[in-house]
Amino acid sequence: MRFTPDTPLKIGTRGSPLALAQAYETRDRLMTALKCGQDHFEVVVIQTTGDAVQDRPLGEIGGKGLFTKEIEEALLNGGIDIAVHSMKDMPVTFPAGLVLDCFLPREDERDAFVSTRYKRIADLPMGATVGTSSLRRRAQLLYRRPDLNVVEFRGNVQTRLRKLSEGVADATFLACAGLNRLGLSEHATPIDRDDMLPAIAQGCIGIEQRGADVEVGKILALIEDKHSKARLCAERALLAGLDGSCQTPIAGLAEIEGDILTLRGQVLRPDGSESLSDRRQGRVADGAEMGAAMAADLKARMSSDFF
Ligand SMILES: NCc1[nH]cc(CCC(=O)O)c1CC(=O)O
Repeated sequence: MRFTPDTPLKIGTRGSPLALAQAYETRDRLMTALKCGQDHFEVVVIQTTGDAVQDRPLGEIGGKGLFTKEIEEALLNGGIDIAVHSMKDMPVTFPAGLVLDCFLPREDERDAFVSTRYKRIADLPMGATVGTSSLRRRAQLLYRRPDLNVVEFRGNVQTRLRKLSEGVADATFLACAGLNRLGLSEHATPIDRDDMLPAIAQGCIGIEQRGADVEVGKILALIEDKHSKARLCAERALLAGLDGSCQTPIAGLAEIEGDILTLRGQVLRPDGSESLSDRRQGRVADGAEMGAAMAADLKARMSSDFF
């Protein structure tokens, strides 16, 4: 192996506490698989445009690529050997020369209701204020509860929890996965997927590499999770088929039992005035076709002014 304490495998990541936790989880899995020490790896923190701009809603500055551009550049120019991502934040297309097909065992994919005063959505009084920067969560909440006052809540997981404790909102919504990875699940109640369908790929860590780097490809194959891969394959085919952009509230979740994959999908108007859902089952191997077919059906049901 070309990776040694003198020439460690460089793991690129964003600098938020959650991103770092994901990078260290990846490093630890690689250490176990390769039976080598921590000194064979170096975690390289890369600041992205999305991290730098804190004062404007993300939708205004651009699409999902905001959190990945600088990291992918480092991968392409050899500054890092692999990049660790939250798959939820990844666009469906990515630069030529890069490959993203290694997925780790998935954390809890559900959303969590977080509040110091209430236990669940149904407990929120009329007109309560909820904070979220997610278009999907906003649309899903307003669809069920048009009375809620939804306010913009940006920043990393810790920042949002601080805003909540300062009383800026009565409740907020965060991914269970992030809270679990950070050990911050206090005051958090997981929400059933039937009440809030998660974002596509929520809870899943993906590892990107240079397609031409055969040695890294072999190393990553040691830690990949086949179940995660099959689920992501179906969910991301749905996303790709819907031309998902930051402006479109889309939810989707694939689950596997035995040889059967169940795929759920939902699209909403941003103001929550309309929601379209679909659910279908098929063979695990047909996940990508199911995702694409579901996207086509949902699109056909949406009126032209939907997005
Ligand atoms: N958009 C930010 C983001 N990207 C991934 C996660 C959580 C971890 C995950 O879904 O893997 C979060 C925070 C959140 O939604 O609570």
